[in-house]
Amino acid sequence: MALHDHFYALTCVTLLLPFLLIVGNRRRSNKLNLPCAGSGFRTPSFLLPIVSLFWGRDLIEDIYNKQKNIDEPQPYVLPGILGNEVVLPKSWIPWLASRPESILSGKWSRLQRMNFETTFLRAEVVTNPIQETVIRRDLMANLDKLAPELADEIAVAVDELWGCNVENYKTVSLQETIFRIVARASSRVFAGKVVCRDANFIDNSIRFTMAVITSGFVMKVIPKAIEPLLVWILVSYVRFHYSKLSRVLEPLFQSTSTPKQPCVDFKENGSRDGNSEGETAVQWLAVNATRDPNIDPKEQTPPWLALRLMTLLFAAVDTTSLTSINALLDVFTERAGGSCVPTLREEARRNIQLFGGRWDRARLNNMPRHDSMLRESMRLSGFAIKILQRKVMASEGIVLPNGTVLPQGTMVCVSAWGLHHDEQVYPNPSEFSPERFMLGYSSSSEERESKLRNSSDRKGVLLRTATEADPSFTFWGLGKQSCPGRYLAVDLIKILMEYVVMNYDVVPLKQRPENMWIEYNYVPSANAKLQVRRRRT
Ligand code: HEM
Repeated sequence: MALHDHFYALTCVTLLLPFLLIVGNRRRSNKLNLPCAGSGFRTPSFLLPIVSLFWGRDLIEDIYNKQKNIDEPQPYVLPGILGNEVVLPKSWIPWLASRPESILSGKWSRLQRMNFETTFLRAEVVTNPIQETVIRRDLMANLDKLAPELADEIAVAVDELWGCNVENYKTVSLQETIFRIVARASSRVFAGKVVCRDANFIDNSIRFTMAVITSGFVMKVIPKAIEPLLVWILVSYVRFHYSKLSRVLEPLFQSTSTPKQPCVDFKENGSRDGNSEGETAVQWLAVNATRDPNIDPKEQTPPWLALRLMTLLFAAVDTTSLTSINALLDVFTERAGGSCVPTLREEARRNIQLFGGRWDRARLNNMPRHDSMLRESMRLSGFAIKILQRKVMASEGIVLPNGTVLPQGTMVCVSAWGLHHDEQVYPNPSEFSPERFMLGYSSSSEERESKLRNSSDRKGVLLRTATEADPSFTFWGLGKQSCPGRYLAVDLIKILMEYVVMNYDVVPLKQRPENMWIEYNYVPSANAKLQVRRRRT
């Protein structure tokens, strides 16, 4: 099934939704004594979740504007097809981000919204995500060693998918190619070179990701009466895709029969597939599973380790692909202020002079224009409209800063869309200003250029890197529960962008294809294409 087919499937489900929701009549009433978005919409409240599917932007903007325009901002209920959420005002972001997971949990909010316990085949993999230690500890410690691997894989994958013809332009679908390029680069660092060069594995990993997302979504909206049958069908579909992946992943982990011992054995320099490029998440996961003496022995077996590895790929591919597509569309659309491609190219050229083919932290830190451009694209075109989504875990509920009490189980969030498009926070918020996050953004371009030329520490000319999270930029969440994978994602996208500007001519788009609103998600059009031609060296 082509990648697009999943979107058609999703569209069909979407068209059926009004029927399913009404028939299902699930408990969606606003039991909280709080004002609700869309109160002025003249739509019966039980239909608001359906309204959110098509007019999500109006509903979330309605709340943000109301919160902005009153002295004592208050929470509002936002109706949605996956359930209602309480949207907190932007001034409460630091408070929200500093609540511990035991009180307000991002993980349980995700599980409730996406049904991962069912769709990820083994609930413990998501309810007890021990693999996240691997991201926070091993991935972070090895980021610099991974950069050359990312660069190598991106170069090979882009050449293959975009071609090397220097004569004629080729039209490439961003969805078809960028998902594959990102899946390959991510698989390279998670599972090694042999796995990432397996085209079937890459296709299946993308299908698996889509199947998990689509199934979780469908399960949320189906009426109780047909749930058992439909869940069985959907899980079988996910299992079908996963069975192909597990045949590749499980042999990477070699088990022994002795419990409580390291069950995984590797060749000196890599996993059993012959990967000699260095460590991957295969090794990290296996060692991680031997650290806790009380760990369940099944956690050291290939089926469990392989599924845990798959959750890493799952977290990485969809998010990083959508963000890369947005960045490419933002960069390669004609703008009144002129294109940022020449300046990105100039920065890349300087780095090639300085570092040659070497990719390390010094080089990645020396890309202020790429950082600023990417942060700006994430601000303007980021796909997550609601952010800092949390579930109230405390049995006594939680008292909000204005004294309102929310009972256990309530879902809360803030509006990333409102915040990132607020003219009081970002002047000219609907403009793509690739240098917005550079020092002296408001000063003249000559002044800025001279600062750039004279600065020995190029990071010093950047106000904020692409990975930095703060209360006015919540793309990665904020606080202890913020995204731990963002450092890898940003490295990957910067390397990809540099490779594209240095090696391809791209015909600028007269108009950027509009992103689509699907409830509270803002995703790049599945039909977005670019015309590319290999540059002569
Ligand atoms: C552009 C790409 C990415 C985006 C936009 C993104 C975004 C996010 C967001 C918004 C959160 C929730 C934060 C919160 O609620 O405060 C999150 C959590 C998470 N992300 Fe990412 N992410 C990306 C890439 C990655 C990658 C590459 C990995 C893995 C290597 C990863 C692993 C995770 C994990 C494990 C969590 C859960 C953290 C926790 O619950 O404590 N992400 N991500």
